[in-house]
Amino acid sequence: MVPALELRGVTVRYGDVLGLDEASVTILPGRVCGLVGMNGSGKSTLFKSVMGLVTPDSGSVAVTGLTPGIARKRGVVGYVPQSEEIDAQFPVSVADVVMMGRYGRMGFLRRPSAADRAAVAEALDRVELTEFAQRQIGQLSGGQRKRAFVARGIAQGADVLLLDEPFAGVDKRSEATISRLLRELADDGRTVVVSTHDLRALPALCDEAVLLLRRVLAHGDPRDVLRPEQLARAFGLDVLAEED
Ligand SMILES: Nc1ncnc2c1ncn2[C@@H]1O[C@H](COP(=O)(O)OP(=O)(O)OP(=O)(O)O)[C@@H](O)[C@H]1O
Repeated sequence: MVPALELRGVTVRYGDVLGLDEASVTILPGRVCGLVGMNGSGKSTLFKSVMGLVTPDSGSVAVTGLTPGIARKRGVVGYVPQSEEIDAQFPVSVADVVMMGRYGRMGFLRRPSAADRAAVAEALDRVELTEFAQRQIGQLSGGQRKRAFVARGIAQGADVLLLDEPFAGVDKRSEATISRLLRELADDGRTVVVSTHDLRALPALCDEAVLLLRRVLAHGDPRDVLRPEQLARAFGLDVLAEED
């Protein structure tokens, strides 16, 4: 089986700052994987390297066996970022935002086909935003807006979906809707990688977890990965353990 994601010894430097340090991780299709680590541990850098938005100084990244750049161009990988302040200011409707997920499939003129419209309607339905389809994106709550961006990823039909903190600052309904959706997507054979600070929710949400501190400290069953001694290493509470 071709892995959905395969990072081998990925190191990313921003000048003198290390974003990722020989990070290696393989994730198979149909899994929900939680990405856990303190601020600055490299979660966003890992996502950006999978999207081809940063180029590793060394190591390799493959997305369903493709290079990140090709995977992104083909719409194989989708990214739901932490926040999209700019989009929130744009005078675009919720349906327009979700339609952006279809742009990669459209011709130069970006004229939506019946199939594009159907995909948008289905994605809106799945995130329970059908009634808000024509509302301006800036007039949604934070949780609803997040669901709109998740819908854009669904409409895109990406095999690998990366979600950066989808639960940060969202209401209970959005949290429940997004959690249910991630499971449905994995059941459809897609792969979901989700960064989150909500450690309590991880075992119910994820099939596996990756604990990151610029390198991969642990990867496996969420209950094993989130053992107190592992968390102490990842969150810098035990300096000695980090130096091994
Ligand atoms: N564009 C950049 N220029 C310089 N340093 C950067 C840049 N982006 C990230 N870094 C640094 O790389 C390291 C990893 O950052 P990254 O944003 O990947 O962490 P993160 O785990 O996503 O953090 P958070 O939980 O706060 O979002 C940090 O030390 C950060 O300061």
